[in-house]
This record gives sequence, structure tokens and C-alpha cells, in this order.
Amino acid sequence: MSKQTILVVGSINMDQVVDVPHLPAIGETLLGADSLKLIPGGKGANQAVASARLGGRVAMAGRVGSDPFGQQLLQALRNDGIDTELVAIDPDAASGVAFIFLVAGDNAIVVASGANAQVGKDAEQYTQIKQALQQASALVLQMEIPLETVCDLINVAHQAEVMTVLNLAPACKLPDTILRRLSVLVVNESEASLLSGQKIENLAEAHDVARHLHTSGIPIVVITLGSRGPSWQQPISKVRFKPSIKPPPKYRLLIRRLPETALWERSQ
Ligand SMILES: OC[C@H]1O[C@H](O)[C@H](O)[C@@H]1O
Repeated sequence: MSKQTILVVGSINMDQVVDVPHLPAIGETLLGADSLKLIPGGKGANQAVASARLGGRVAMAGRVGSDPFGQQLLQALRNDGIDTELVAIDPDAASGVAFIFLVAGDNAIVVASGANAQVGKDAEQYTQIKQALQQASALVLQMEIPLETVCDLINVAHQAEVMTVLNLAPACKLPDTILRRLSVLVVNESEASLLSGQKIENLAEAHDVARHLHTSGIPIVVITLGSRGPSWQQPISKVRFKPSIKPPPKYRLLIRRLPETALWERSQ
């Protein structure tokens, strides 16, 4: 692995997507769209594909099952030029699957983690991942693999002085000592609320929360506004990519390329 490689350690899922008129209630059988769409996904694989499509050299580390989904997911990553040497085929667990209900542009997701829940638990594969990390230019993580693996990798990257980007999704509370070791934290409004304990109902409150997280020691905090962006009082385009402080050179390209970035702060 070269020094220029972005190492993504995370989930790889086959997304099973269906359009529905509303979310089903307990006990309800709901007729959705006629056909199911199968789309390679998983928050980790999505990060890897996005990084590769933005021009990065990317290696993915994770686990898939020995089922047909596993092969399709590996092929999808390779089709985007992603190095899959560190994706193991789990002999015992099924490939991760996400059930995604689309309701008028919004979605509700249920994930069956399968092999993703074993990332970090196979000693041989985990040693290889940590060796690769020593050589990487950046580590990219999310929360669809075991929490202890995420925390351990953040510590290893910190020691190796490798920049770490964490998308805290699905949201959970992380110890401050771990948060302070991140280079970039990416959250949506509800994740930011959970983490900070502060409500976010408008852009000013989002700025406050970003500042609060930043002053607690995270160099860059990005709060994405997603599809709700245009409904904020200030149009997203006015705040997008418009930092209040000049970013350090090593972050500049990253910031420019982040889609739907609402706001960010950096260390003085
Ligand atoms: O954020 C969307 C992703 O989350 C879930 O993990 C799905 O697999 C989907 O690809």
C-alpha cells in the first residue's frame, strides 16, 4: 500500500431497496413497488466508492460472506478501482444486508450486519489491516462495524500520525478521548444532537453544536444537512464550503470535495 492510499475500514452491504407509500405499522402487510432493487452499499463501501470516484487511491478493508452477494459486492468495489486485498470472505457469516424503505425521497433502513460484525475479530486479518494503516495517508471509518474495532483503529492511527475521518453513523456516544484523536468528524443533524446533547432546529443551532464539538478538541467538524438543506433559513449554497477560518493545507482538498457540507470549524 502506498503512502497516498486512503484506507476505508467498514461495512459492505447489499442494499435491498423498495419504494413504499408509508412505513408499515406493526402487524401491517404493505404492498410496495413491484420490484426490489439490489444495490451494493454499506456505509463503509459507500465511503470507499465516493473517495475513489473523487480521484483517490482507495483500499477497502472489511468482510463479506461466502454467498453470491459477497462476490457481487467485491466485484462492485473492484469496478470502481478499489483495492479489495483486505476484504476477507467470512466462512461462517452471511454478507451484510440493508433493507431500505424509500418513502417520498426519505428513507428508513434496517441493517442485518452479518460479516460486518466480525471486522476486527479475525486476528490474522486485523493484523494486516493495522499494518496497512501504518502506510496509509488517511483512515476513513463509520459505525457499522464493532465499536471496539473503531476505537482501537482510531488509537492506532493516532499513534501512526495518520489522519482519521469518522462518519458517526449510526450515531452513538464515543468517549471524549477517542473523539479528540479524530482529524475530521462528519455527522448529520440528529447524530450531532445525540453526541452533543444539544437540539438542532436551525442553522444557528447547527453552528453552535459544531463550535461546541470543535472546542472540545475535534479539529474539523462537518455537519451535513442532507435533503433538509434547502428548508433551512439560510440556503445551503451560502454556507457550503465557506469556512470561517482558513483550512490548513493538508485539509484543503478534502474540504473542497466534501458534498453537501454545511459548516466546519478547525483548530486555531
Ligand atoms: O447510508 C446508507 C447506507 O447505510 C446502510 O448501511 C446501507 O447499506 C446504505 O448503503
